[in-house]
Amino acid sequence: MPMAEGEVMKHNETIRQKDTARPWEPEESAAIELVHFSASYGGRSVLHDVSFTVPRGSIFGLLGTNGAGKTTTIKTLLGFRPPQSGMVRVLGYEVGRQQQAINALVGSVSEQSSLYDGLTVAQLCRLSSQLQRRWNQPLVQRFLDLFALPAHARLKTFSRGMRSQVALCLALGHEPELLILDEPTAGLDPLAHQVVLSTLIGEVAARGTTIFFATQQLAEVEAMADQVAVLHGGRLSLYDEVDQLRTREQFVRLVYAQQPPAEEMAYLRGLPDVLRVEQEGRAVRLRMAGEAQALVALLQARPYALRDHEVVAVPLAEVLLTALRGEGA
Ligand SMILES: Nc1ncnc2c1ncn2[C@@H]1O[C@H](COP(=O)(O)OP(=O)(O)OP(=O)(O)O)[C@@H](O)[C@H]1O
Repeated sequence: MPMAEGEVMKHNETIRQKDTARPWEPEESAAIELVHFSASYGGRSVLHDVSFTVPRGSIFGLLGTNGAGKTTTIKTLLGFRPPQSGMVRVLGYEVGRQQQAINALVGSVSEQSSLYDGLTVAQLCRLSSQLQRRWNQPLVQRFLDLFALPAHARLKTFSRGMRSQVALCLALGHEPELLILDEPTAGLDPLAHQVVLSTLIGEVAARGTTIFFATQQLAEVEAMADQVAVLHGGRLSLYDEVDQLRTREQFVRLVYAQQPPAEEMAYLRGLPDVLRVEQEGRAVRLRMAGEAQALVALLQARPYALRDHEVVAVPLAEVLLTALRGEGA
């Protein structure tokens, strides 16, 4: 039975409330929250119990090897796939259930970005502006100019890298609170790569937009990310602040007066913060978590004379590689 006018208004109001009511006030909420999130395709589990939070205003990198589950995570955030279990919130809204509200606040460049080959950039801008509630054409033009993209050329004349730049410009047109990018620099030459990264950092993030990007590139995480999550085989193998990771682990090179006996090597391997021990004659190389000075003092008090020691931070790239291999904390 059709609803009366008053009922329709009440019904619409209920839908609107359901669609836009956020569990928190926006300023209090994280940009993205995954809590015990799992995903599968046709019964095959591909993401297992993944939890992380993307703070508002940050740049967050999701790093993983081929097939690790990055695109599946992004498809879930964009509402293309429901989570199999767990909870996924974007800007305080639940994905799937409140997707319209999310879509109005999120810009994205991913496999789902459909670009119309026969249209010029200018025509695409007009079309996109009609599909969005708000549109900042001067801003889009500014980004098009930064990438030196010709407004009146048809998309079919563009390279893959140029297309992804157009997609990025269009994703920024409605001034999203959150930008979700699946491998934003795939197919870009080194110069274009540099322009995209510096634009994302210096222009987009600087405006307060949260950026969540999936990548296979260690250098991209090093250059851009405030936080990183690493996926290995669908599980989280690392999740931390990038600055913490730069100092989190140390290589300690110990030089003993004489080759240390097996008993000393076993002692070193048994120390709680020691992750790896390699011996070569009188020299021993440790990889350890945390600060090294207390450990060195402990070893200096042992019966085996230490001639020398040297401490250097494990490079961030090495920490990330370890996590990519699934050996992270
Ligand atoms: N449509 C699909 N049907 C079945 N399995 C899929 C589908 N899409 C992805 N998968 C599987 O899910 C797992 C995760 O894939 P996903 O595309 O999320 O990984 P990814 O980290 O983005 O990889 P890449 O870096 O290679 O793009 C892989 O094992 C993949 O084979």
